[in-house]
Amino acid sequence: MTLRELLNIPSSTNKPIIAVPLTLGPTDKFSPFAQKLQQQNPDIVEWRADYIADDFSQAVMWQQVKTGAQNELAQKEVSAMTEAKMLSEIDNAKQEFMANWPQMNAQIIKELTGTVFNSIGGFPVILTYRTVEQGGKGEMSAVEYATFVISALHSGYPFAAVDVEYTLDEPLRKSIMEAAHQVNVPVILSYHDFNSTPKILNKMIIDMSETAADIIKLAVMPKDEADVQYLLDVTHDSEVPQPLITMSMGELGKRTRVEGYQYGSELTFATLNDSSKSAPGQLTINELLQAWQ
Ligand SMILES: O=C1C[C@@](O)(C(=O)O)C[C@@H](O)[C@@H]1O
Repeated sequence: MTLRELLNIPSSTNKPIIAVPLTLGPTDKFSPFAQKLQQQNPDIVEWRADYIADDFSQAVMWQQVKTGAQNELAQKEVSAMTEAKMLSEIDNAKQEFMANWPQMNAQIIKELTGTVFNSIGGFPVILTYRTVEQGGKGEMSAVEYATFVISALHSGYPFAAVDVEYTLDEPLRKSIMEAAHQVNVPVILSYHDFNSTPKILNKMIIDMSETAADIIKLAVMPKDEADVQYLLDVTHDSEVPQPLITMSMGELGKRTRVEGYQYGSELTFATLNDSSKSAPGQLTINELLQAWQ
């Protein structure tokens, strides 16, 4: 099955799927992004939830509740005894907050996911949360991150695919993959190396293909042109049944984003403008289209 078939994105061209990363943070507005999206009309949006989701984590949400209560208290003129009593009530409230957190968290994630789906006007969405160690912005622990992804998958919004990092602890990785398959969402199993191009990529693809992954993605950093060509050749020579998405990152690897499809990479990431890159070396959609002319 081709990636277009799997993601249900038909096309009459032989070009790869164009995915645009959505890297908006908690204080950014969605409408300018949505407008550019309509104008440039890529195939799919990758919601990089790691740019926003940490602002709704348990620690941050509790801090907000606590600061609100403390500010309210500071505005009142109360005796030292009343103040001490109210501070202890805040501490008790923490226990209640913690007990209610799983339901609150699910609700918050549902609303956040809804905001994304409702703001971008019908484009298919890939769900990705990438931690700092995996080269992203997210600072959630592996368990919190898996909880976030599983909850978003169960939120009722129909993701086109979910990205899962290959280096994630196997039990967590498997639980995300199972949750995705329960709701019929294909899994993109990803491997990133932001420093080098390990010369074991063919073995890596085979190992990744022996999991329940539906799609395999490799994003690696080249040190020279030989690394770039190696990535393309490995992509070309792969015989695994899953569709591949591969790229060499950084300046040197740019050509893989343009030519990768000729070697079998079925999707390329490109941005709506220069300032919304989610990885080094991404071209804008305009640059990509020009390069294809
Ligand atoms: O894995 C990838 C590929 C990527 O890292 C790139 O190099 O374009 C960009 C990420 O947003 C995406 O999740």
